[in-house]
Amino acid sequence: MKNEHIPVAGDLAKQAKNVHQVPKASSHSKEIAVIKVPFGLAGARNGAELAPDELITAGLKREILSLGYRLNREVRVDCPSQPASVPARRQTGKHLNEVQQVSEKVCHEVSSALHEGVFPLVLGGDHSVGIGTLAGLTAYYSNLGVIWFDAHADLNTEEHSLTGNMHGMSLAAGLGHSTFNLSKIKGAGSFINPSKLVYIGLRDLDQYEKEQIRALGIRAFTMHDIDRLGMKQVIDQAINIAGSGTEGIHVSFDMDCLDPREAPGVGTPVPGGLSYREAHFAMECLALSNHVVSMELVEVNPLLDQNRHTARLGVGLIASVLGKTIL
Ligand SMILES: NC(=[NH2+])NCCC[C@H](N)C(=O)O
Ligand SMILES: [Mn+2]
Ligand SMILES: [Mn+2]
Repeated sequence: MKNEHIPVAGDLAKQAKNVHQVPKASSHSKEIAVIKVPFGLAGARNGAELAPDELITAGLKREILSLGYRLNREVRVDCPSQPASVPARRQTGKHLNEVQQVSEKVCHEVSSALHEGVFPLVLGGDHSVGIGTLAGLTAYYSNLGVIWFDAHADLNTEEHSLTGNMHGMSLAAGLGHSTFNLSKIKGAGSFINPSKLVYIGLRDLDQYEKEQIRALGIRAFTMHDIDRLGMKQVIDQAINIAGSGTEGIHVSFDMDCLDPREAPGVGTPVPGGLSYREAHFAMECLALSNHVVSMELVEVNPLLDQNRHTARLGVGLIASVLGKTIL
């Protein structure tokens, strides 16, 4: 069974602190591959390409090591910073060729890490980086759960997008609903299952995306649901949906799920988002679930940040997923 070799976030930290026995504990040491993807051409504005270095400067490696993980490797995916040509028509997705190139490299890095029993931690970049991450994950897992933290649904297709920005199309690619999708990426596996996908934090959807969420029956916890149910109910249900009957949960974390007062350094801020504690609590519950098999953190924009606040918050949230506790 693949599962026996899957590194699960939180395990090592918990073992070290002897908190409780871990159900899926593997005999392998807990190793992390930090996969930096400095790509920002598919976002709404420049700057996301600076985020991987900013997260490192904000203390990411120190946090990882102090939780008792080993940094197996730190890879920097070579990304185009200037478009090779004038952006294509909106209808084809701007910088499609660049997104495809980057996706193939990210796919390779993520699936190599998984095959070696190493936990992939992907640092974007804008959220189009998530296409390559999903490609690499599906190369290894055939039955994956996904929790997508985001103000946005990222379900647009080349035809339906109002902006042509491909960071708003990552999940359409992952589900196979856009022309550019996982099947176009060398090494990718099959599409993700919409019934094992859960959104948390939605509050800015295009009309087409609303229709898609309903048509596909995707479980979406909007900000309204978080207000009504509280984060505990929401994250418990999300873990249940994405985690039961799957080989594990991939956490895709778009920093704009947070309220812009907490995370000002993002390219597409939307008021009314998650609070600091709601986000941390969700990450802590994910760590306790022992189901998380990979994580990506995207859309930090250092050019728009204030005193590295958003980057530091991102590092803290990664630490929480990896098992950092208050006490
Ligand atoms: N990953 C993101 N921040 N996506 C924002 C997408 C915004 C808008 N729905 C669009 O398609 O352009
Ligand atoms: Mn997003
Ligand atoms: Mn977003």
